[in-house]
Amino acid sequence: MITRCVVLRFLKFPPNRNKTSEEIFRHLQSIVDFGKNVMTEFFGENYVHHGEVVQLPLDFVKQLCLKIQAERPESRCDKDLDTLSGYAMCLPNLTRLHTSHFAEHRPILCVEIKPKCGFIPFSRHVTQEMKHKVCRYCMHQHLKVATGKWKQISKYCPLDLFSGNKQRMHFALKSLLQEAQNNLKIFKNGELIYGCGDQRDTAADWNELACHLKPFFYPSNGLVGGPHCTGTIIKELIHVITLTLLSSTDKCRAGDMRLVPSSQGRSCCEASPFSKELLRNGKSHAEGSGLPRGCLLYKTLQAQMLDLLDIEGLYPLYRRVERHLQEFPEERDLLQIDGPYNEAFYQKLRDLSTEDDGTLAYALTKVQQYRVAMTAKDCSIMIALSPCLQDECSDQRPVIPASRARFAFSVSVLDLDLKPYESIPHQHKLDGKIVSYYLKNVPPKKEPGKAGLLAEPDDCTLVLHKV
Ligand SMILES: O=P(O)(O)O[C@@H]1[C@@H](OP(=O)(O)O)[C@H](OP(=O)(O)O)[C@H](O)[C@H](OP(=O)(O)O)[C@H]1OP(=O)(O)O
Ligand SMILES: Nc1ncnc2c1ncn2[C@@H]1O[C@H](COP(=O)(O)OP(=O)(O)OP(=O)(O)O)[C@@H](O)[C@H]1O
Repeated sequence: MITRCVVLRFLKFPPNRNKTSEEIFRHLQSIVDFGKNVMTEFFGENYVHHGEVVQLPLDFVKQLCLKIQAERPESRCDKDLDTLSGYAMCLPNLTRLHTSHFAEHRPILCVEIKPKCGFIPFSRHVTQEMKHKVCRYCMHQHLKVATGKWKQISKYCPLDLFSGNKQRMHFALKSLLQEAQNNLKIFKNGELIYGCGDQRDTAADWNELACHLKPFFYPSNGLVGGPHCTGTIIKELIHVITLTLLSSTDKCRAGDMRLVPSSQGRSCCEASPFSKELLRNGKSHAEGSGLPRGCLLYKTLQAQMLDLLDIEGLYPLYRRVERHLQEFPEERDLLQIDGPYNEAFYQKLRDLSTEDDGTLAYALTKVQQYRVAMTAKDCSIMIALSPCLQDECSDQRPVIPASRARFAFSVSVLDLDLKPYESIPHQHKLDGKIVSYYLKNVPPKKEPGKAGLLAEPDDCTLVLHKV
């Protein structure tokens, strides 16, 4: 008997939001269509798993929901799972290596990263200079800590991860391992072993994590325990994740549609501690940077950059569409606001002009591109790694080498549901909040080379003044 390891995804709604089974089915089908007809074009077939809608026996759904209810994080329980329609999305379990047929019984390590927005807005509509210097993630960290979502500011900066520069990527990944928040999870054989947003002691976590990882990276032992061993194993993990993130395993139509020249916008965020760290260690940016075109990070960044105008430039266009819909509500379907997400929908997304001719069509295209960009800014990347024996490694299968092991791997993208049209006013408000909180509460950084470097607390330079 062949058993398939799959993931079932149910819709969730605020309590008492009654939807008919037909509505649930159509909603799920539109998520599948969007993945299949739109996101696959941007990311490529190998990276996207759009899944399919399945109908399940209601008894099974009820029992399943009872079983998992206790496992659901409290913060997610403001919404109820739909248990009445019997419809769900069926997806491959991406914490398992799906490309391998012979390694089914091997242990599998899976790293999930939610990288967030990897570029600084280049739009001329941006009104706050700070938005051209500090990325949204780094600014948002301060608001999140102030509102109690997280306890401390992360050193992770998405621009480091998306830089394609191995040193910067290592720094970004190490920062994620130090402060995972909701940006990093690690699974072993499908079970979460690291990261889920709790606030445990990171040093203890790293030792525990290293114990889990040791058999993967040092299969024939040879490493004694202790903090040195932990550090070595974590370094190996970071090295392997970097290589998988830079690997190219797909081609896609939109890959040829280079959106924005990489020279546009800054490639470094002023809030990233990376440059500071490097200077402190006496190192410089020696290694080349830039992402290979076929890798998933590159494709993610290109889709994110469909946000050509920034929310500040986009919001007036949203208002234009909104005014039209208020006058002609019956045109919502015609304008494909909620789908169908078909070839025609995708083709319209390819128009990258930023010259506003005052038309509804222009506004609508920019709104839809923005929604796709927001989706790409909130998606996650899953990397599955499976140890691979010497004789199993063939030329057709990509393999990542570590010091004492080799890994077969797969890279996928998940959570590609199109962000709702209705969330745009919220985005606009949140953007204002993030920037104004940052401007009010974070003192401006001193420029390096001026007072900045000598003003470090551990600096002991004695400055003599003429008398
Ligand atoms: O706005 P952001 O950047 O805070 O992103 C939200 C995420 O917060 P994060 O910053 O990643 O901690 C947020 O993540 P959490 O649920 O807080 O883990 C959601 O992904 C949210 O999407 P949706 O509204 O549930 O579809 C995300 O909202 P969207 O902005 O993508 O709609
Ligand atoms: N196909 C999959 N294979 C393995 N794990 C998955 C898969 N899809 C989702 N997950 C896991 O479930 C988590 C939640 O998935 P996702 O964000 O898609 O759900 P959601 O319905 O949007 O819920 P939420 O609103 O809580 O984010 C992911 O972060 C990932 O850890």
